[in-house]
Amino acid sequence: MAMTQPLVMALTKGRILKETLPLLAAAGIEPLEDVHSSRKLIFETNRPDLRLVILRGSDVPTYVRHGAADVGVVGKDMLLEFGSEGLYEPLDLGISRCRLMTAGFPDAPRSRPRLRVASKFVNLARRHYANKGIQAELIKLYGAMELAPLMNLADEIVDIVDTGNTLRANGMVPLEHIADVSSRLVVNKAAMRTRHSSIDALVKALRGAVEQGVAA
Ligand SMILES: Nc1ncnc2c1ncn2[C@@H]1O[C@H](COP(=O)(O)OP(=O)(O)OP(=O)(O)O)[C@@H](O)[C@H]1O
Ligand SMILES: O=P(O)(O)OC[C@H]1O[C@H](OP(=O)(O)OP(=O)(O)O)[C@H](O)[C@@H]1O
Repeated sequence: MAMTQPLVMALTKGRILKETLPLLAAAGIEPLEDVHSSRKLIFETNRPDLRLVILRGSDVPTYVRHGAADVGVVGKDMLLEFGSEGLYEPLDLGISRCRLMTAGFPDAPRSRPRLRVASKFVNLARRHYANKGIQAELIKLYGAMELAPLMNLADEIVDIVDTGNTLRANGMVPLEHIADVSSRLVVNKAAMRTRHSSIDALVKALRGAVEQGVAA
């Protein structure tokens, strides 16, 4: 009989990865090599039925949606920006908590007919301003959003806020709360049917790790 393919789990590199590994360990899953020091992108684990791939957060929903990965760990901000089509979101992992906010200079007048907003989250930002009935021109950036108002590229930004230190250091303040963010386990909808028992066991093991407060 042919061997079943291992489940593929797509992890978000960077700060989410650091907080995901202890949850995986508590769920009995350990990569066979050090994921931080290796240049590899695919990692075998102590479980022959589970393989890890390590991606940018913005690519995780794409891999899982297309079934190239069966499950993934990704920030809610990425799901709000790129959509959850084709994905189930069965578990809030409670890690990498932060907020999506609009931000700008305190007391800046909204004097232009169209507010200029810089963000890497242009889709969710456009929805936010449209819901408030504010005409906004979205300017796509890939990082250092805080620079845009300082250089008069934009009037406001939409960005992640945690401690508020980055905004403060650049003379800005958080303005409107858009959404609370934490990392989520996502599952390809077709895989949830075809590989139900393995995925269900994985979700339960990770839920146990979250409930134990491993990441706290
Ligand atoms: N300051 C923060 N505190 C807590 N969580 C955060 C913070 N900033 C980002 N996150 C979460 O971590 C995820 C990855 O953020 P990080 O800053 O590591 O990636 P990035 O380098 O900006 O991503 P990319 O390279 O894909 O643009 C975000 O999608 C968000 O869910
Ligand atoms: O409110 P704070 O605690 O200051 O956190 C917010 C900052 O964190 C993130 O940047 P990150 O530290 O990941 O830097 P990078 O996106 O430039 O890598 C985000 O893009 C904000 O700039």
